[in-house]
Amino acid sequence: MLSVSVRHVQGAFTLHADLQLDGGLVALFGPSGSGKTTLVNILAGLIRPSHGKIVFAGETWVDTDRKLVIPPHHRRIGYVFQEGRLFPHLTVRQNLRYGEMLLAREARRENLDRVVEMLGLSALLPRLPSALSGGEKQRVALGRALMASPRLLLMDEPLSALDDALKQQILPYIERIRDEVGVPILYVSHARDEVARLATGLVLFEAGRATAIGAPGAILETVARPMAGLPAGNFIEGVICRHHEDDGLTEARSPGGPLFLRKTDLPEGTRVRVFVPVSDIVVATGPAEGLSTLNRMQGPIVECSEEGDGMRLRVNCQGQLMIADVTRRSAQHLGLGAGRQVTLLFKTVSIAPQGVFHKAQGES
Ligand SMILES: Nc1ncnc2c1ncn2[C@@H]1O[C@H](COP(=O)(O)OP(=O)(O)OP(=O)(O)O)[C@@H](O)[C@H]1O
Repeated sequence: MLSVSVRHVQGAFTLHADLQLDGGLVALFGPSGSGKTTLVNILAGLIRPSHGKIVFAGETWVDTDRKLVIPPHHRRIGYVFQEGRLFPHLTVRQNLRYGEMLLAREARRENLDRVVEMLGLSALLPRLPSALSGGEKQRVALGRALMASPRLLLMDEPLSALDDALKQQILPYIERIRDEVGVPILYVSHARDEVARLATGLVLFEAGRATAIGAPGAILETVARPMAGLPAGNFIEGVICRHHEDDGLTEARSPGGPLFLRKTDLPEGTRVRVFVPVSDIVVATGPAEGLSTLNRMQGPIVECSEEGDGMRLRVNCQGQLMIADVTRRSAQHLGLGAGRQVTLLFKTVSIAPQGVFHKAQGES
């Protein structure tokens, strides 16, 4: 659907982007300065790449060899920025209408009532942006982008200016857009939890290059290298199978064995992805008896490598790849190395409630 092959030089930085993306919500994920915004601006037509070609749904947007560049308004892209950038003198209703005003009538596919309902905007319609909270402004910005009936939605860190509580309120709206609107979304973020929750596909960007493309769980799991400000951690896939009302636990089935979470409201059968920080995992080589930790996964170490002052283990727990860190002393004392069978233990409370994510529809 979207095929990108561009080089772009800006100052000392060079972007090399070679990507093929299909539908769903694809996260462009990576540290600050890796080139995510530059790529999005190239797609939006705000930056003309030094060299290359971009084709969307069979239509060539850029071909520098042929000196062809389609202007932004002919690409039919919705763009949501970090801060809403609403028109301050227009009401919410007028801001939303603005999105479609620029479109020829026959190109209008979106309907104001649907967008207002989907994003919970009805009470806000008569207000000016100055009377909206940061989260409300972002919801209106999402609505305005949708009202332009875009063929591609670009979202550049749309939640990064909001505090955690507001983020949690807006994430379900982005999930609805992803699941109900059917427009491909390219979503820039360096927030791991956001990406894990929203993305159906992921492109890892580092120093101007895509270094991994694929399923978010697998990439996030294996991106254990310390990246600017990101904790290393494990994403475990599971399905909610039981609520233990008596002791306040929810149980999920995962490839590595049962997973105990703090009680959630998620119905049985819900597919979840759970985040467990590497720093919260204890490694045992023998029977681990008399411990309070409920979560245990077993398997052989497949790789043991130096990581900072310590050692990083990759363990294959019945197909669930898990990463754990130990000190060199422990590694030596326990004789840890490839092939050694170990048990990984982590407490239910290591899985923060905000670390339990629904999986996207259609995500494998
Ligand atoms: N106009 C410019 N001229 C020269 N260098 C630039 C220009 N704009 C951005 N850069 C540099 O290009 C690199 C990529 O920037 P970009 O904004 O694309 O990164 P990013 O991954 O989106 O970062 P962040 O997550 O912090 O927004 C950075 O090193 C930045 O300093």
